[in-house]
Amino acid sequence: MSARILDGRAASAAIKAELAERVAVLAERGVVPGLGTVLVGDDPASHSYVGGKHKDCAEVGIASIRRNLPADVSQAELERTIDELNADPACTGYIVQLPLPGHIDTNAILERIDPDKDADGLHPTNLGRLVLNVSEPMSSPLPCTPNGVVELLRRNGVDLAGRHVLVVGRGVTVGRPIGLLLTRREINATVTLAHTGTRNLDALLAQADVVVAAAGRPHMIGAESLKEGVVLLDVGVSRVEDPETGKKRLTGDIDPAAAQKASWISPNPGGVGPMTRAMLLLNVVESAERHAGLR
Ligand SMILES: Nc1nc2c(c(=O)[nH]1)N[C@@H](CN(C=O)c1ccc(C(=O)N[C@@H](CCC(=O)O)C(=O)O)cc1)CN2
Repeated sequence: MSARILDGRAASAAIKAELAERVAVLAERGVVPGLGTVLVGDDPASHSYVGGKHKDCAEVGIASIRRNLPADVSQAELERTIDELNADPACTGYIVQLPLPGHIDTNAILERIDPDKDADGLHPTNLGRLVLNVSEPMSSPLPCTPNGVVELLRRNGVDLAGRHVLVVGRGVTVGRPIGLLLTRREINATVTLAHTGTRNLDALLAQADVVVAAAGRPHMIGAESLKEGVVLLDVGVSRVEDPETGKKRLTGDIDPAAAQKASWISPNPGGVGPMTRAMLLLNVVESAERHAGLR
């Protein structure tokens, strides 16, 4: 079987073009959406992700507000920054780039974000609305990577109704929330969440129709355990040294050889990552639309 590609770069380009039109409608009403980012420390990957988010903003007409803080910032100083963004009318949505340094209480920071400005959809109020299955469209932001996975499949006509999805990894941004989205009635998948405490992962992989790999363990999923025709979504990202060049390169959780068993596969890079960024822009635009009374 030769797998078809779930092309996240193409889908995100289409979404950005759609959002640029919605931003133009807002501009006619004098509303400019603004994305704030809070970045702590010098981690090159985090700097690169945040830079990408602001580049996207410029492409669709969203204003950028950056708050970069040193790695040894105190909890109190970081909380002051959160309070400033909550109060800033130019900032219609913002994110705190994760992970935060170990001395910071991450949950306390995420809980301090105004839920109406929570562009990541990770505030307990918004995760709670996902649990409660609040169903009016666009009433609150959805977590970006899970929503990106759903949107990537939807735009490629891959239906999950009645299919068994195995999610590998229980992180806060993907593994834990994605099941809440995939089990909504309009999607109707059956979801199993596997993690480091799961016994016999191979048996679960062997009967999964769809695998969402979000463990951050390079090439942990190979062709041998998978069912013929499986849909593969490679979310995990690791930076590993290339033995030939000695340079670091991005590596996903799925061994590229697994494509021989798959009906669809998302490349990594170029799959779910660009969709995460596109869904962030969507949350910022929808938040501005809600503030402008358009939703
Ligand atoms: N506050 C948040 N922090 C983090 C999140 C998040 O959703 N919110 N997710 C990840 C990092 N992340 C977004 O912040 C992210 C990761 C990767 C990509 C992406 O587009 N990747 C590209 C490759 C990029 C490269 O070459 O380095 C791809 O997959 O094609 C976007 C966003 C952890 N932190």
